[in-house]
Amino acid sequence: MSDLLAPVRAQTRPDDRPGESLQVSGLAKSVPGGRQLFDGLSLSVAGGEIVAILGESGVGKSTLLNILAGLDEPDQGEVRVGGERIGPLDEAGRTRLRRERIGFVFQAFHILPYLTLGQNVGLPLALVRSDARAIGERARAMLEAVGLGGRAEDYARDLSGGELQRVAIARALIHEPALILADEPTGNLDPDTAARVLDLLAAAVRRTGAAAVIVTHSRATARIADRVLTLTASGLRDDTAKEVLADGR
Ligand SMILES: Nc1ncnc2c1ncn2[C@@H]1O[C@H](COP(=O)(O)OP(=O)(O)OP(=O)(O)O)[C@@H](O)[C@H]1O
Repeated sequence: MSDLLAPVRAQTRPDDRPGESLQVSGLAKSVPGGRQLFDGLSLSVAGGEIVAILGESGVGKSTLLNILAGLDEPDQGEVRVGGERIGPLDEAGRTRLRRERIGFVFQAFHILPYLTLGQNVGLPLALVRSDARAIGERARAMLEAVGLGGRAEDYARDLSGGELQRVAIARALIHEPALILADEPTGNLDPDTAARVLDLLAAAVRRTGAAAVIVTHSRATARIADRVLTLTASGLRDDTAKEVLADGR
């Protein structure tokens, strides 16, 4: 699989990857009603690094992920993706930044059922480039990399949950984003499929040099992370050592 990703890697923008692919500083957010979800939250994630964020339901994990994607506005603080500040960008600028620099693996997949797998995976590139033949080739290589080689012409509506999740990972990585944002990437998958999908995600992240932030309730997901952080009412706590001990790593 790694060899199949190599041609994709060769077409990335070499000047585009500063040491820290995600930098968050001094983030504050409260929800309507006044409850403060976080205040003074800072986080840096380097290219090729996977950070898992755990935390109780309602603590603000999805809100944080939405702020990192420029889909929600913090009350204070700054987010940089691939060195670019989200704050000053208008909607068009944020859309461009998401298309160019961020890959999403969200719970509902957002895989379009009436497009083929090749069209689904190629979509992030088709939004910013027009060479359909090259996009098709890269989409096929990405599908092969996630174990769906030869399926580019199949329709997404016919896939199982695990297959859809693999398509979502291929699509998230095809444009070599600086940042991967994943929300429960193994939600609804059986343990074996979940383990395979996670290993695939981890290998692809390392190979492409993206920074990855994975929000999850699952300790199995945290297993592939370099750092395990828990979001609490008083901020992000580094639980990596605890998770490593619990896992016997
Ligand atoms: N637009 C909004 N208006 C009011 N409250 C909101 C809004 N958005 C989020 N919240 C509240 O903010 C809190 C954090 O929500 P969020 O979805 O970020 O939590 P979470 O940690 O991702 O939870 P879960 O693990 O259950 O998905 C919740 O209490 C939620 O009800």
